[in-house]
Amino acid sequence: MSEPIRITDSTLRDGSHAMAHRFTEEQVRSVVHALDSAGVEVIEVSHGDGLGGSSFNYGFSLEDEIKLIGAAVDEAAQAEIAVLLLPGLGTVEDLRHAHGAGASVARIATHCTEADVSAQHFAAARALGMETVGFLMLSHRVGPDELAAQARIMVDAGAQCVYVVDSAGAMVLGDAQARVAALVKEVGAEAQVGFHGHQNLSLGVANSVLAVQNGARQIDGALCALGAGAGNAPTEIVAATFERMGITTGVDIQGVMAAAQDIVQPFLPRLPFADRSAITQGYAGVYSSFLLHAERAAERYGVPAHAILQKVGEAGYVGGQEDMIIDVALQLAAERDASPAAR
Ligand SMILES: CC[C@H](O)CC(=O)C(=O)O
Ligand SMILES: [Mn+2]
Repeated sequence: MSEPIRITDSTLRDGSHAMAHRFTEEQVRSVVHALDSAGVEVIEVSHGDGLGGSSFNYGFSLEDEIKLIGAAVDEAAQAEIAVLLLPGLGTVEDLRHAHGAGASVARIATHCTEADVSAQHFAAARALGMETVGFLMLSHRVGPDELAAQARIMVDAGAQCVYVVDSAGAMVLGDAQARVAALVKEVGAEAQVGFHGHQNLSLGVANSVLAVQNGARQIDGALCALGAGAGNAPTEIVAATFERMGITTGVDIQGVMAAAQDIVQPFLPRLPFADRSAITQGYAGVYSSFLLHAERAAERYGVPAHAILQKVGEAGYVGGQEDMIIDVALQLAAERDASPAAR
């Protein structure tokens, strides 16, 4: 039997992208109750883009997120409630409010080459007595050694775990393996390493298994895969797969399967699915959270969402550049209108 690993469920944070940030308090309470009863140790609750994400650029939340965090804390008998924070979007003040509402795990997320912007937030989280996790987003964009150097910056700043984050669901097996191994080598003596997978190329679960086999100790999932793009590695499948492999998670498989099917599935606007747009995100390395933005621009300007996402991937846009999706759609519409077939 190998060392136990910890599953963090992100249905109520990454899933917020897929829900267009429309979670209700009742949904939050029922999901937390089910996950907590099934023994999931950490449950992440925030706007999809983290604390302070509710805005014109990213999409407004239906409910105030501090209220939702408080409701989650209220429902959880044993689970810790985690929050995500992207420095620049969320502030130290937001973190204090979340901590005041009972959140105890701070997950600080930066682009994979910008770990240095997280130092102040790790210091604040540690001063509040929160557990700290670093999140290196779009980790496929840099090689293992460069990523490990960024993880080192986060650990030196106070991160107790650093995640390889496959935001685009672009990693194909060895990619995840090599990055996790490099982080374990660099920071493994002082911190844990985690992995956060997306299903755009349907490899989120396989990549999570490889991550654990290469030393990762924390793995993310979401019920019914509810997350950006084609969704996250499904918590219920990750937990069942790990149990079959003799990897202890402390999660009750029947409990998480019931949570997925009976609690989450009934309120889903659509099941996360690897359609042409989501596959393009994995193939072209595009942020999973760009999916709904691209679909809206596609509808508005009459161009295909997958074509927008392909161009966004070629341009290498990162989180925070959601407005460029409109530019790309306008460019495609102009090209279409200028083509001989349109005349
Ligand atoms: C925009 C934040 C993002 O959704 C964080 C995350 O889950 C990822 O990069 O995959
Ligand atoms: Mn994600």
